[in-house]
Amino acid sequence: MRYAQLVTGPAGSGKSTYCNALVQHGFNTKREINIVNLDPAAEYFSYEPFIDIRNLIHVQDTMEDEDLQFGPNGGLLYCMDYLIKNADWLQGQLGTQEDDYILFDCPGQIELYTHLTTFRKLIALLQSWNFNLCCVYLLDVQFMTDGAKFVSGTMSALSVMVNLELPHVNLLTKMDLISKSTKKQLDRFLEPDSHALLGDIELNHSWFNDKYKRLTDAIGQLVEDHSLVRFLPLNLNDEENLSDILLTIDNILQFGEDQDVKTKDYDVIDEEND
Ligand SMILES: Nc1nc2c(ncn2[C@@H]2O[C@H](COP(=O)(O)OP(=O)(O)OP(=O)(O)O)[C@@H](O)[C@H]2O)c(=O)[nH]1
Ligand SMILES: [Mg+2]
Repeated sequence: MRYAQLVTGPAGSGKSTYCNALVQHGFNTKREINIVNLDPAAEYFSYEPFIDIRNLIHVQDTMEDEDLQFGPNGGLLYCMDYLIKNADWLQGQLGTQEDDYILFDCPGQIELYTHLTTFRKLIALLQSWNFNLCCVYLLDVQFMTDGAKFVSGTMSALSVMVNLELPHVNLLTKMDLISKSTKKQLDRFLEPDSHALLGDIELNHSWFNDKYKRLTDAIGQLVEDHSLVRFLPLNLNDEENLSDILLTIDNILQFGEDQDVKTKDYDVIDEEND
């Protein structure tokens, strides 16, 4: 088995920064984690990608090509389809190393995750190459700081979950940028089974016209009643926080469980021999 996180989220939500931080954390804890850059428009990296889609195709190629003449967004979608059509390239680059742990640093065009099929195809390919996958969806906490925004961010996470059908973890990034009082308010939203979210919409958004308010209430209630979406705060300056998040994702990926199973087998044999 091999293991991978698909690091997704809107433009600028902190995907590449998170990937880099995990690799550094891996370095500190003697654990090898590699990054695959899947963003054909990336220009600058704070990390050295293990594999880089830009060696296959660069978004600039699709914009300058006389026949294609794409703009940046159409060009990106073309590049992702090109990657799927040339999956052999990616398969060759990934090799067949057992127990590899990979972060796929994905592009920030949200439509790739919410309704297009390109990523579903990529996921099916990776699974056929023996990857256990987890989707990690990053959202900038600054867009989650009041009830209405929180519901909207929650819906975006939900639509990615429904479209990709993968085990899923939501992370709130840039926690260091919000004030203490905002953080307090956020804590109320993050607490399971609290009705803070609904209360907040009631109090602060009386200007909402009735119909929208009822809709937002209903969505908030649905998400809360069914525990559909949870967010974990990500704090890059806190090694313990990174370690907790990595452990949560490892458990979802069943990373390390094979080793446990092997040890358990030995235990059973030992007991039988006793
Ligand atoms: N203060 C702070 N800044 C952050 C954090 N994470 C990311 N940033 C900054 O936010 C900006 C965008 O971060 P990236 O990691 O490039 O975001 P991305 O999701 O990879 O962006 P795209 O690939 O363009 O979609 C950069 O200037 C980062 O330095 C964080 O936790 N705290
Ligand atoms: Mg990036």
